[in-house]
Amino acid sequence: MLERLATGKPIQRIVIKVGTHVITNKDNRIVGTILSKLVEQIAYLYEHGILSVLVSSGSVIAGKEVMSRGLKTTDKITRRQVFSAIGQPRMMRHYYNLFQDHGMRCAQVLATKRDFDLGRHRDNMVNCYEGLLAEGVIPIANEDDAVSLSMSTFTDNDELASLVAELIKADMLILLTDTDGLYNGHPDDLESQLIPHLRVNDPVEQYIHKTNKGEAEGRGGMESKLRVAKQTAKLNIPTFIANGKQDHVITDIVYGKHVGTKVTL
Ligand SMILES: Nc1ncnc2c1ncn2[C@@H]1O[C@H](COP(=O)(O)OP(=O)(O)O)[C@@H](O)[C@H]1O
Ligand SMILES: N[C@@H](CCC(=O)OP(=O)(O)O)C(=O)O
Repeated sequence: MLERLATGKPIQRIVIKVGTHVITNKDNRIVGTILSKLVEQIAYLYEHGILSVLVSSGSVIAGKEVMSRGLKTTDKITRRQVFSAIGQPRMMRHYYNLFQDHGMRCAQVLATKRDFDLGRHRDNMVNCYEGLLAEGVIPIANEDDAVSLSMSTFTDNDELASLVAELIKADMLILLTDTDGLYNGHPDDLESQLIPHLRVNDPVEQYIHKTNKGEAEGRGGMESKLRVAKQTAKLNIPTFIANGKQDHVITDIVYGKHVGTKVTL
């Protein structure tokens, strides 16, 4: 049965964020079958009256994959701009074809932090998302890395996903990563246990281990993921951190099965 909100209202809108590590293998290559499974679940939910917004990372790694001989420039900012500008249409080609296989349409919405400034910028974003959702089109969001000013980027796409969830008044935010959720120790440590549920004031930050990411492997980390999850939950939007490589993970969460770490008020 579909999970209902605390108010008893059925779930109608969700935001799903997919991290770089979810959609790549250990050789940093995009895995088509994973994208396909994610889209299949979004299509299933659509058939059952639930609209999704997908926030997908991956443009930088997708661009790097194409430019396998490397770039002439060593400047970090230029490299990110070039890789993402090349990789973003590749990501969209995957998604466009996959949604089309389900008879669905998707659209690209790239944003910079300024687009969420209160006032006409934010209103314009609301307009765009509401316009797409009203047409039954699945918005696929990402930071516009090619033109984002490096001093004012989102912390990462977890932050973008949270802002979108707030913007469209989502009933739920799902942050998909490459671990099953938040553990009370290092996720590779056999002693560590998954924390199934936490509340915004639970002091769990101590459990987070810093991870070193290579170029193009995404910007986030569990620290920012947890911060974003708590901030979003404070807005009364239940937020889940779960494993995007696990089969049926999105539909399991929406149907109230106990997967991942649920963060609530
Ligand atoms: N306590 C913890 N529980 C779960 N994962 C953790 C923890 N501490 C650090 N991590 C690390 O956080 C990583 C996921 O965050 P991140 O790299 O930002 O993913 P993404 O690219 O999906 O945004 C995992 O690969 C894991 O190694
Ligand atoms: N906007 C970048 C991803 C930035 C980011 O937050 O990455 P991740 O931590 O893997 O979600 C891209 O498309 O490659």
